[in-house]
Amino acid sequence: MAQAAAPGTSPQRPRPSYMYKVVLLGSMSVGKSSLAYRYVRNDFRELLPTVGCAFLTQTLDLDEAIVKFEIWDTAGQEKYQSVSHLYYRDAHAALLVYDIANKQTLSRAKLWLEELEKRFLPNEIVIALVGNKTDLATEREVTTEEGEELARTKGLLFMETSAKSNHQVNDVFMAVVQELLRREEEKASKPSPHGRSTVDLRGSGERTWCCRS
Ligand SMILES: Nc1nc2c(ncn2[C@@H]2O[C@H](COP(=O)(O)OP(=O)(O)OP(=O)(O)O)[C@@H](O)[C@H]2O)c(=O)[nH]1
Repeated sequence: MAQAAAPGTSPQRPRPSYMYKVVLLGSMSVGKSSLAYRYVRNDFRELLPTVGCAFLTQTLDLDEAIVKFEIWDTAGQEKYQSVSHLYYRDAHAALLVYDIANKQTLSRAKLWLEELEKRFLPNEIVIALVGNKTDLATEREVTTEEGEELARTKGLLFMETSAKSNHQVNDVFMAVVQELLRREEEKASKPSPHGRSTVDLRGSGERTWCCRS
């Protein structure tokens, strides 16, 4: 495990620092950019089209660790799919996003899941299934139970969100970080030569968008 423990700022005890790459995957217009934007900027914009890939960072100062998320927001357009592996390569976590008001997007999320299952070892990456746009309740095409069932059978985290109304957006990222930290603890108790994580943080909380049209 490549854990670089850096001193934290807590007066009580030093805390480890971790950097995690989190990638957002899913069909076009399911709200990947909106979730990232809501999480990092706590804002919502009607138009956030992604060209190729955009990324931003968020640093969390938690009791147990300092965590820097590198959030990679990929474009859902078909034309970018042949290069998508370049974006999720080396990811520690993936959010598989679908739109609860568009059933086809859940099918696409299942295909993403198959692809990740081929590219990563079991438990190498934390995967969260995210049903976005819960504010569109009257247009719902995917029940909560369908999402839950898929997540349960595949061992994924699951949450429904609305980037628009800020429903459970923070909670998704917190669930992911808690699972990543739980796995760090597990790895620490039985070291493996294949474990990955972590780079020394001590950096700024810079938030960068790139490649955005
Ligand atoms: N009602 C509602 N609309 C949303 C929500 N999240 C995103 N949208 C809208 O859905 C559209 C697409 O949002 P994006 O965040 O650009 O979706 P994306 O998945 O990043 O799309 P690509 O970059 O094309 O892959 C925009 O019009 C958003 O305003 C939500 O929670 N509720």
